[in-house]
Amino acid sequence: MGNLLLKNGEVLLPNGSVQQLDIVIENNVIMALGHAPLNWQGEVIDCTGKLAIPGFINTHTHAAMTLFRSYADDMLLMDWLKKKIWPAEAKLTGEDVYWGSLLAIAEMLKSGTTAFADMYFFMDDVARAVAETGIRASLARGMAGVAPTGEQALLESESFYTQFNGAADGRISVMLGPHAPYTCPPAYLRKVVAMSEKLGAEVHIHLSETAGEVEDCLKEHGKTPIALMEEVGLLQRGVLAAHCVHVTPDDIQLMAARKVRVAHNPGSNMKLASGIAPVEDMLKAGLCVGLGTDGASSNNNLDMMEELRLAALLQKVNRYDPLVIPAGTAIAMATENGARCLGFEKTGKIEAGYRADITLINMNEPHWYPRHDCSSLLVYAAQGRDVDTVLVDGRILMKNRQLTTIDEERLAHEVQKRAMRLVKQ
Ligand SMILES: CSC[C@H]1O[C@@H](n2cnc3c(O)ncnc32)[C@H](O)[C@@H]1O
Ligand SMILES: [Zn+2]
Repeated sequence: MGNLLLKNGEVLLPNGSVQQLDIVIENNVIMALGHAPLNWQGEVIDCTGKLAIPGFINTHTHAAMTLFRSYADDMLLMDWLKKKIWPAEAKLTGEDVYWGSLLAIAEMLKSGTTAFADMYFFMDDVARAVAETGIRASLARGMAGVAPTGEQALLESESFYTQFNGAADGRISVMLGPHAPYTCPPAYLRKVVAMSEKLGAEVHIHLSETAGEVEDCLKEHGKTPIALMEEVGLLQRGVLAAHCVHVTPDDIQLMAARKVRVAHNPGSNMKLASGIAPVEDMLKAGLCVGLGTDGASSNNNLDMMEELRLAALLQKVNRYDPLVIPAGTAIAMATENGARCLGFEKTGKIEAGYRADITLINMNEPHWYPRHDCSSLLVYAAQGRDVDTVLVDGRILMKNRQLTTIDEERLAHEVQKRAMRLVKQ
């Protein structure tokens, strides 16, 4: 990878301050912040009027569900899954998932996301989309513990892990993806734990998303979903838990003790009317909480800029307290916490020695003036469309809003055709 100089930009630093600095990138990595070397040999991007931030990290999505955007709205989670989504997903092919994932990646790059965590089917095809486009991802083959496909899913997860963990020059990592406690009974989850021990793989799972899930779990197992995961040995395996909306104070203590990382998805939780996660309590307990969009059929976009704002606003109105989740906390959740959630080392910050996963934001639109506080502007005023240029591992994946690795015209044609076939009765 060539050398690249990001010159004259405003840079959002890990301590939340913004300074005008040049960013020197060599071999995928941020080598230095400061003034450009006078004898610089390499490409230069003039970043005047741009804010450089660490690329957003979307900690929970189902990328190919872009194919079901606007297909099933205004429903509760279980109705949405059972009546609309699962029947349509039964018709998916690997090529559908490839094109749906490509659409998701295009949308994520265009709104400043440089890495995402995915749980879905046909994961070889998701990995192909990730490898081709240059984005970074943590991928999990979704598993439901019903016979006979549950056993098949376990086998596929193992071979997917063996083949793809560390693939695409290290941009792909792999987790195991049991869907949820209500689709994976304890005996099945114990098999997932055993596989996780054998492979050294961590686990990505939906937990405590709705009040109904927790009620059913208490009735069936006498325990909350979090306590049940502890009993089957899952929490000890390194867990990325999506949602955690209906967690008790005891659940939070247990999650903190087991260092569970949480993917908070405010947009999806609001749209499916699932509830409001106790984010402040989880952060206070020392949990690592990142931000996610969930799939594009329950959000209905993959714009982390929107998720930042929702995360901050939802917690404030819930507690009648404007001090809850200030702008800096929301940004940290979408960047450095996200990197920790997915186990991506040396990403999530603009700092010497970190990977060059950087988003450049155009600050020349009216809503970026006056500039009292760039963090405030980013959370409370910015839009996904302000993203101008995106780098992953120092490679330019979008410049002046033109994607460099994706043909958007062909993409639009393919996804429209495939989405129509999938929902035809
Ligand atoms: C087994 S692959 C993933 C599986 O999860 C479904 N899904 C999408 N969004 C949610 C959500 O918010 N809660 C639970 N399950 C969800 C998706 O449709 C796939 O079937
Ligand atoms: Zn989900």
